[in-house]
Amino acid sequence: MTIALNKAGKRFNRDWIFRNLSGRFESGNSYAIIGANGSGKSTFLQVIAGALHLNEGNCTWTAGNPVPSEKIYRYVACCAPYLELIEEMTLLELLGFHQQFKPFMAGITPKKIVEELGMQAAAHKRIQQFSSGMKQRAKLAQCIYSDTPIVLLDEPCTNLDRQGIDLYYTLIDQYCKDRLVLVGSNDEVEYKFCRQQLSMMDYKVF
Ligand SMILES: Nc1ncnc2c1ncn2[C@@H]1O[C@H](COP(=O)(O)OP(=O)(O)OP(=O)(O)O)[C@@H](O)[C@H]1O
Repeated sequence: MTIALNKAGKRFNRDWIFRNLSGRFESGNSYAIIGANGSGKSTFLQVIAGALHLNEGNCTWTAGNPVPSEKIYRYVACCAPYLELIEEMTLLELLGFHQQFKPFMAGITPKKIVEELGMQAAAHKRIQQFSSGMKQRAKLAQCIYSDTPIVLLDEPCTNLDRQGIDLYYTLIDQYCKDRLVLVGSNDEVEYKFCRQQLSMMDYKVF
């Protein structure tokens, strides 16, 4: 899987968030998208996910053959603060529901995920009764266990304690090696395993 941006620019109304951004992102690599609050990390990740359109330049996705922007969502799993969980469901129900439209990797079942997360005691609890750290673990699991070549992680360690951060590293290590991983963050803890960095500040128009 390759994502290539050529002189990409995105603005909201008259404000350019980034401009003249060119680069290639490839499977088997992890990239940190860094920058201050409001610098455009989430916006950039949403462009990569095909959820936002560019205002100039272009973004192309290739999985052997070119993938049209309206189909790229099938190739992408996201974990982001603005994505909500279905609060009325239990953890097992949520994971079972999720896999109906975004299947998990081979051999992965909701039960196995709950065990690997160490959340057996919460398996039948409704999400609305979860702590913020438990919700973040569920969000990460939904994303990382999905069978997609692209993994987009926006502030992935939000609300995680030390144990949760260790779990995050374990999941990255076990399940993300051959995938294309992008981490939007301004905290090194979240992206220390990324071999390459892209700073949104390099694509500002002053
Ligand atoms: N839908 C939108 N309409 C108008 N402006 C927007 C929209 N979404 C984001 N912005 C603006 O784009 C800029 C970049 O926001 P973005 O959320 O991408 O930054 P970020 O680097 O992810 O920030 P943070 O570190 O705080 O999460 C901000 O100025 C924000 O107000």
